[in-house]
Amino acid sequence: MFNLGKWFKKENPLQQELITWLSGFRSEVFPVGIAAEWLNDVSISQAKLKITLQLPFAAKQSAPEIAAYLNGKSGQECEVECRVSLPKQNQFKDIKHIVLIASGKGGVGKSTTTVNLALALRDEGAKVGILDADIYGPSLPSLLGLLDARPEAADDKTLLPLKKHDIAAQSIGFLVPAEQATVWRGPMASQALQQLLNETAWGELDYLLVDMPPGTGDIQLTMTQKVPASGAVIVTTPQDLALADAQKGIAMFAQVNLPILGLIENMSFFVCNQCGSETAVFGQHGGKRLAMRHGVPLLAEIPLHVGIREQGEAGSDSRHDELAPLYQSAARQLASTLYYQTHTATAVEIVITDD
Ligand SMILES: Nc1ncnc2c1ncn2[C@@H]1O[C@H](COP(=O)(O)OP(=O)(O)OP(=O)(O)O)[C@@H](O)[C@H]1O
Repeated sequence: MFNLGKWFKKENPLQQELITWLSGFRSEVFPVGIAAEWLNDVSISQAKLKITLQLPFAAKQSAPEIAAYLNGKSGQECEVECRVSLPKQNQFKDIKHIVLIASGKGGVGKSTTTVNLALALRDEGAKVGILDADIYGPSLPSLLGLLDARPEAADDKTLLPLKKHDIAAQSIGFLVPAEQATVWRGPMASQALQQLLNETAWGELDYLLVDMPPGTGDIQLTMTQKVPASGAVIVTTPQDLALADAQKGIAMFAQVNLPILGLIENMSFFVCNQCGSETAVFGQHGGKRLAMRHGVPLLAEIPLHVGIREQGEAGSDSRHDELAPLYQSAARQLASTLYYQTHTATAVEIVITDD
């Protein structure tokens, strides 16, 4: 039978061992382990050791992986619950991180990826918003099933964001007819972005994803400079043309010293729903090579999948079983990178000896 009482005797070193095991856990999301201060609670329920962790970034769904690791280490049955609470740090108003989602080339699935990343961050325990800054082709209203919705005024200066699937959303598409925005020139477009950001009562958000207009020209550069972002994610397809444009995107963000948090390769391959075979319609591993060349993480390789188009058309938040884990893993990596980018306190102990 389990002898769980031993965990809670003060003099028993097992409690300390739990902390040691957690600090030794390694994954892409926890590159330097799980810190002792994130251990929130330890209790026993139905002969199981229950551990609650309070994580400083959105990675709630890491719980089963951590539980399996602790099972192996302890030989006891362990259950892990992860809660998420980002440290106080306001990048802009009550928003903790603003992340630009960009693509060099149009039509690569940037808006679809933005919405799926937002849903995944929500499922990882974060408060999330999306700002659709794709002034020339706002697709957020349709991707969230909010085509006829209009934001309400919070007061005479600010608008309330719309809410769908527990995500706060603002888009030029809610405010201006599409044909009107498409004729805007650069300064008007970047001013519209600033206004949407400043004059929306976002409330408290952990992550605000900004769906940028495609391209790497002056408009995108000016927009990038006007938004207090923590970093950018670049979406590409494996086609040479898209990759060449994605490379221009990397260069553009480097020019303004904005960290690239990762690359997402969309439409990486097509899976036949009859025989299950994979076809690399647009070429193979281009995203991986580009990511390696620039030393940025490849957050995901998302297949060309009919479920993605159907989900987008329905404005739904239910993702196909095959696809959800890909977006979840990308979201956890993104959240982790943002955390370690601002908390780089990997203590290095220097010991001076007489030898
Ligand atoms: N992985 C995928 N599998 C199947 N269809 C996809 C996938 N990704 C995107 N799509 C579809 O491709 C079309 C274009 O996607 P989306 O609007 O997200 O691209 P975009 O890069 O934001 O475009 P734009 O440059 O015009 O802003 C949509 O119909 C979308 O449903």
